[in-house]
Amino acid sequence: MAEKKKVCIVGSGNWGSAIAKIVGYNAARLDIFDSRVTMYVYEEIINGRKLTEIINEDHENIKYLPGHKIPSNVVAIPDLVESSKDADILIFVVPHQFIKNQCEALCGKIKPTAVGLSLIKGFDRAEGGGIDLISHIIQRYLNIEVNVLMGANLAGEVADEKFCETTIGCRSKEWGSILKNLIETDNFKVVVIDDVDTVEVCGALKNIVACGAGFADGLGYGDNTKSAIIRLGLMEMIKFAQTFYKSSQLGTFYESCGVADLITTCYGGRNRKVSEAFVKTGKCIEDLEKEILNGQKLQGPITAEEVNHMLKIKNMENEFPLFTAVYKICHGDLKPQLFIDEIRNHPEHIVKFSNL
Ligand SMILES: NC(=O)C1=CN([C@@H]2O[C@H](COP(=O)(O)OP(=O)(O)OC[C@H]3O[C@@H](n4cnc5c(N)ncnc54)[C@H](O)[C@@H]3O)[C@@H](O)[C@H]2O)C=CC1
Ligand SMILES: O=C(CO)COP(=O)(O)O
Repeated sequence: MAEKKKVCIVGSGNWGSAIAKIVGYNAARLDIFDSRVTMYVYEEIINGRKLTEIINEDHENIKYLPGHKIPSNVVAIPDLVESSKDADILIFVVPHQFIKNQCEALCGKIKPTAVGLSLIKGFDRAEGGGIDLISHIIQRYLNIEVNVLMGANLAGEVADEKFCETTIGCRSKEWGSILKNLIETDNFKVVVIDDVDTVEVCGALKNIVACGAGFADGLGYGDNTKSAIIRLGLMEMIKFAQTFYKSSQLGTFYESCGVADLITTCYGGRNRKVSEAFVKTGKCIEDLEKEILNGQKLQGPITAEEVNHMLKIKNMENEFPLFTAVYKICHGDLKPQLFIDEIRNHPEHIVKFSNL
């Protein structure tokens, strides 16, 4: 009999803890997985106790996902290498600003046959200039296959077991079905596709659009405006994918990682919420992140900066007015009150007759 696959979750924030609930449940009931799931926890002291102790004794991440039990077969470990060294499947789910440091620490310390699944939404700077997808960065540091999971998945709702869907972008059929088994439940349905990069591009870019939706909410615009932002944002996402990831398929945008995640984040996400408060209070984004999110991290403003870095290099800022306006507002170069003016004459607003 083949050896049972060991799973490690690298990360224990809001989404990391919600996915631990699912992975712990599936690992305990499915024969192909070792029932003991390790979870790397960035240690902190909460009410005088270590977070790892709280998770291992009370089976709850009281800081990042309060009110939800994490299965007792999920073991919290504060040492990154210790938690990951025996794993056959590494699930990466940390805010993207921390992934490079963690990859450096893991380099040469994991099983060479391990396979990764990245749930991380964002980009980072590429070494030779431009930007890179997080899964590519992990792949390069650790020299393992890295697949991705992105979808309309607000962590709290997933943890509440409210029905939703997700998309796994997978590089091989064999791993596609193993990862589907590991992740799927009756209330968390998985579609596996092979357009891996586009799945990840969708997950990263929608956070920029969500900031735009939040600015519009803060400025008092209504649902029609928000729909326009979602649509223009979607068109920029597609254009970005088709420009920089040539094999990108349009159909991927119809999966949960595409339109669905865009909608859910523009209505219910943290990026939207903090961006709305940014307009209403005039406080800076870093302060609001601390004030509103209690240690959780925003991805939208940093992603807007990374994407802008790429667009500037390519002299393409004008072709992506929504992404560019969100970046400028987050960066303090544009007043949020001018946001709608920046997208009023969008390149999408043209006569679109077919040739027939
Ligand atoms: N929360 C959500 O609803 C969803 C989040 N995601 C994505 O999942 C990824 C992870 O997000 P969350 O789990 O929500 O994290 P989070 O936003 O809850 O971030 C907090 C986590 O960061 C850790 N942390 C703080 N400082 C650190 C440091 N210096 N080094 C290492 N770790 C540190 C904390 O210990 C905690 O585990 C992000 O890319 C996010 O976009 C994807 C889908 C849903
Ligand atoms: O990615 C998410 C939902 O799919 C969460 O978005 P926020 O980070 O804006 O909360």
